[in-house]
Amino acid sequence: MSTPAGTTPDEQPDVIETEHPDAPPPLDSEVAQVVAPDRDIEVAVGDNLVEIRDLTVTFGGLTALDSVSFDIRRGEILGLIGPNGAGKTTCFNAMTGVYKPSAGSVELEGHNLGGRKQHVITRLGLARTFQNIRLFGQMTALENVAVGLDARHKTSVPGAVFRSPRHRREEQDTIERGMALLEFVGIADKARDLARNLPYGYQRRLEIARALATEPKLLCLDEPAAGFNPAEKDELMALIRTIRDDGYTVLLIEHDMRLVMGVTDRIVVLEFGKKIAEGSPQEIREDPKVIAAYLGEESDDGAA
Ligand SMILES: Nc1ncnc2c1ncn2[C@@H]1O[C@H](COP(=O)(O)OP(=O)(O)OP(=O)(O)O)[C@@H](O)[C@H]1O
Repeated sequence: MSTPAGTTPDEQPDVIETEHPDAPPPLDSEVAQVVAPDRDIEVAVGDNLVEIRDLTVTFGGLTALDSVSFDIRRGEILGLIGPNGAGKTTCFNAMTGVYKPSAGSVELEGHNLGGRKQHVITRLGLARTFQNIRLFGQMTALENVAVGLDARHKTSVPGAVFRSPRHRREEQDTIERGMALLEFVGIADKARDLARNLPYGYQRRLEIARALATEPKLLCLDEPAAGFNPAEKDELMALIRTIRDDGYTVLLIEHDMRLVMGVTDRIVVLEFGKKIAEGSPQEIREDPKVIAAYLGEESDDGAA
């Protein structure tokens, strides 16, 4: 399980070293400990990977996201929570190119993502899963992951048609890395099964593997535990921690408070499109504004 995503077990490059050669020196261990307490700190965690400033999205007369600002720090699991309709998915969609922000900016390592095409945003290092699973049902699990891996390949069309040595190398690389990713998320035994025949929990894990295949700097998970039983939620928490510990940064929208409080390093809370709180799980749990925001929901789904 500890194999870095996208590598074979006997070829374990230092992922962070490779991806961020200009990363600043590590923070002092006390700060880093707060950002990622379970992580084996050997790289610069804690500096801002994403900076969201005054992000605003309007639909006709409705302001779904109202001048929201927060940072996502490298190496952390950041929870984005809030009652139904608070603007969480809208925020995700504005970050990932589904919606064009009406105002404000989202910067990933200095690149403004606002208004860019989704595939460009993926290439810049942001990958996501969806509330409603979106897999290619007629393709095998391995083929679904290969779709994400293929985005990184460089063979020309003639090279692919005539099966050039580079193309064959890339095909082999796809199979090895795809299998490593399926193993990483715990479903390697289902590699040859059609995605639509997989149990629900496996489909969710496959979505995560496919997102990881693009080698994202930020992985955004939109309610990954939806429809899970408590045991499956525990397994998912362990997987999200493993992903973080392997050097990824994670943004997590999730309704289940036990999961959110149990897995995140920090939390941002939205209500009616505005940010009402930001802090550690402990701070958020005790914040009167957050408690008040969730009181109305308690009778609906027990989220508070
Ligand atoms: N495409 C859209 N067109 C019009 N209104 C929208 C659209 N998407 C979202 N909204 C509205 O924007 C507000 C925020 O919705 P959003 O889905 O972002 O909230 P959420 O916090 O993700 O809610 P939930 O927890 O229920 O998924 C809601 O009032 C919603 O009805």
